[in-house]
Order: sequence, then C-alpha cells, then structure tokens
Amino acid sequence: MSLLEVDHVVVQFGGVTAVNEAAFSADAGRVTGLIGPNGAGKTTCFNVISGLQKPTRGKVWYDGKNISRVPVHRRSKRGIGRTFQRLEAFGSLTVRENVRVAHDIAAGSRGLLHRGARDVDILLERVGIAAYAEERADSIPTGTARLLELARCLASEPRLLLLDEPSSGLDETETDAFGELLRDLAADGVGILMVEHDMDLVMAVCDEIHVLDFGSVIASGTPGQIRTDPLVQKAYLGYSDDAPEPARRAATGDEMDQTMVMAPIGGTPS
Ligand SMILES: Nc1ncnc2c1ncn2[C@@H]1O[C@H](COP(=O)(O)OP(=O)(O)OP(=O)(O)O)[C@@H](O)[C@H]1O
Repeated sequence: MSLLEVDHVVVQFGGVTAVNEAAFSADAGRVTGLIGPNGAGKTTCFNVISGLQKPTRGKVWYDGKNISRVPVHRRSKRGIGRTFQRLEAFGSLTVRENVRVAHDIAAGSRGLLHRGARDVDILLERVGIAAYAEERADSIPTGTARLLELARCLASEPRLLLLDEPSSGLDETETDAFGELLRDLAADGVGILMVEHDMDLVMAVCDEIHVLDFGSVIASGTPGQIRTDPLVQKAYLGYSDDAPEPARRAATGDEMDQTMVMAPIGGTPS
C-alpha cells in the first residue's frame, strides 16, 4: 500500500460536486503531481488529505491506516506536512526565528528535548535562504517567503509533504534549485504530493502525475504518458491531437489561461 491513498473521495458543497470519486495515491520517496484546470478540485483534495475538509464520502489512508476521522493536528503529528498558497509566516519575526518556532513546536509535540539552533541553520541552508536568516519575514521577496514556508514545514520532519503551488513567486533559477531540493527530499524517503501550475517543473521533477478534471481523476501516469494523453489535452485545451478541428471547444478566458499554462508540454494549436 502507498504512503497515501485517496480512496474514492467525494466532496459536495451544496449542489457543487468539487471532488467526484477521486482515487489516487502518493508513495514515499517519490514526487507525485496533482494537476488540473482551475476549479478541478485540487485544493479541496489537499484539504481532505490534511483534515481541513471532511469528505462527503470516501476515505483517506495514510501509512496503512484510515485517517478520515483523525483531526488536523494529529495528522500533522503523524507526519503530514503542508504548505499553503497563501503565505503563513510571522511577519514581525526574522526568517531564522520563524523556522525556530516551527522547529520547537514540532520538537515539543513529540516530547523531544530542546534541539540545537544548528538544526535550524542547516534547514535554512538546505532550502537556500540562509542569507536571509536575520531579515524580518515581512521584508523578504515573495519567492524567499515561499521557501521559508517550506523550511517551516520541513522543521516538523514530515513523511508526507503536501505542497500547494510551491513555485509561485520563484524566479527561474530559484525554481530550478527548488526542483533539485524536491528530488533530494524524495531521495531521503519523503513522499511529496504537489499541486503546481508550472508544467515545466511538474514534468521535470514528478515521478508520477494524477490529473483532475471536474473533481475526477481522468489520467495517472509518468510525465511522458500525461504529456501525450488525449483526455488531458482535451481537459486543458478543449481539444486533443486526435480530435478534428471542428470538435475543438471555443476557448473561454480560463481555458486560454490553461492553454498558455500547458503550452510547454502539449504545444499550442497550430
Ligand atoms: N467552500 C466552498 N464552497 C463552495 N464551493 C467551493 C468551495 N471550495 C471550493 N468550491 C468549488 O469547488 C470546485 C473545486 O475548487 P478547488 O479550489 O478545489 O479547485 P482547484 O483545482 O484547487 O482550483 P485552482 O487551480 O483554481 O486553485 C470549484 O468549483 C470551486 O468553486
């Protein structure tokens, strides 16, 4: 069994079915991507996995156990870490203090004795923000703040890391370094599940990708398989290479966005 199994989860908000029998998994030591057009249900799936959203039906299995009724803080204690699209650091604390707080909370909740400042500095080095250690968190660039979020999350030594659009705000060099960091973490045995719109990053770092559309998983596979999947092309672009021109869906504003997002992997219409 995989480290994480999302088992036919359904989430309904009134008449809206945000997640519809979604079933997918993420393994320890691998980077798994969860992608899909806007409104496909990715964030809702993350909320179900981390415990912020109760599923209408279905289960979440983690490390072989059904955690569907386990509250958020216990999931976190068991090793599920999550970063959010919005940034959550304490603005008036320095970068180092922010990581220190996360580190001490995690150590305390596990009954560990106070661990050294050295661990915090190693973490800052690892995510590449050591140069900002003494800066206030509200004064650092967005990309650095995103890496700080990651450092705060890693301070709890998660076994499963849920990353929600981690590369937004990173420049190209930072994104490349971030991709390498994800591969390093996976090599250390961490399971990573990532929602990400940067298809170059997704295709470069993921071992496996699940594609959501209208709340359902429409494809799962390696980057190579996903790139050429007709259903995936149709979900993003409104047409696939296999479909004749007249079958192409008129692009709305949203779909135009997705067309641009997918362009690096799927190519634009000729
Ligand atoms: N609290 C809520 N109440 C009502 N509808 C919601 C709620 N949260 C999400 N939805 C709806 O559920 C669907 C899935 O939303 P979700 O945010 O999970 O998609 P997403 O794939 O993360 O989108 P994006 O890429 O734009 O962040 C959308 O139609 C959204 O409007």
